[in-house]
Amino acid sequence: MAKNITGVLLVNLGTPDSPSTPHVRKYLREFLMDGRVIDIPYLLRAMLVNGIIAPFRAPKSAKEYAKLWEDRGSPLKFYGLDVRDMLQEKLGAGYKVALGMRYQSPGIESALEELRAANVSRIVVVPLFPQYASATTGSVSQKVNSIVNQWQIIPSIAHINQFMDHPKFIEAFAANGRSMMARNDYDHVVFSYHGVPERHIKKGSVGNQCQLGTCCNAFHDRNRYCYRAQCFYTSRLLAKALGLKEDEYTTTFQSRLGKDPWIQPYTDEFLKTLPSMGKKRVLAFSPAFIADCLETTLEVGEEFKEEFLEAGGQVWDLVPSLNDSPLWVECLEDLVKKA
Ligand SMILES: C=CC1=C(C)c2cc3[nH]c(cc4nc(cc5[nH]c(cc1n2)c(C)c5CCC(=O)O)C(CCC(=O)O)=C4C)c(C)c3C=C
Ligand SMILES: [Fe+2]
Ligand SMILES: [Fe+2]
Repeated sequence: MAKNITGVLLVNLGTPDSPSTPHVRKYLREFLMDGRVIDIPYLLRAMLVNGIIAPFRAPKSAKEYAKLWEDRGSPLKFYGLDVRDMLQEKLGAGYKVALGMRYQSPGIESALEELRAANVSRIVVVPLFPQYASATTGSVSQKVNSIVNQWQIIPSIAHINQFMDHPKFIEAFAANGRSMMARNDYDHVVFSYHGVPERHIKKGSVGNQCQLGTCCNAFHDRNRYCYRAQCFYTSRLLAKALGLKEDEYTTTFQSRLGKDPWIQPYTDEFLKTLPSMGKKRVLAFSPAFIADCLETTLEVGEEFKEEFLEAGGQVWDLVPSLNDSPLWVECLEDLVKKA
């Protein structure tokens, strides 16, 4: 009897091959030349990225990556490989799981080749971003389609494009938060998500309904792919799982790049207002990331902590990301089996 194997393609953003300046520059170039990330005309983007951002940012970012680097390399990559193996073990022989990075290595192309070599009958693509953004999930889907479109046989493909409300995703983060809360008293929780330029949200707004204000507090069929609304929704679910009241937590956005307005409130500005409101002990979550990376460990865990303490705060702790949490792997198993 013919054996049907389902291919599973896990895709994360990507990371430099090493924390050296040339590798970081190469990574930044590939990443920021993606028209879904910096959405301006090609020539302008090439001038901005190759002439300004990559040369000036690479040495600075390389120093940050060096602090993040472990014996096994970049956490985003080694946890990706661990989770790939754990998921393969759980799913068993009817599935072939591969990991690809949108930028740098291992690439999406080689991961798809692994699946093709295993003669998979269908592919489930799982971009490892809980909330949908054109710059991340959208870019992964576009890249996968562009590669597979060259194949003689195009298998059926299911794209998972968000899991920001999956009960096991929420519970895995809540469990990490609860173990911090059991050891320490906090007077406020900050859910800090990676930001995107406001323009990106406006471009994807159905019927131009998103005003980037309180409209994103409700979640419904017309804004189901609004990244900002999805982030607020994840926060509400996490707050419920943690038993937080509305005034005990805030959703904010970090990592802005350039001069254009990005979605607000900005984490770095908001955190400075907390001590004067009597909130000096903060627990921070980074629920837009499923593994520790530069944006969590260093930006939220170290830079924001320093700024918070300077502004009069006393405690700023970061909840570890999902990394190789068994509950997170169960979430992936469920997503794949239902796809
Ligand atoms: C969570 C999803 C992410 C969105 C949305 C996103 C958008 C986005 N990012 C940049 C610019 C940079 N991001 C950088 C790092 C980075 N970004 C994400 C995720 C999202 N980005 C991750 C997981 C990482 C960390 C990778 C790692 O190796 O640890 C960087 C590089 C780091 C630096 O130099 O500071 C840049 C630059 C833009 C412009 C953007 C726009 C939509
Ligand atoms: Fe980013
Ligand atoms: Fe919105």
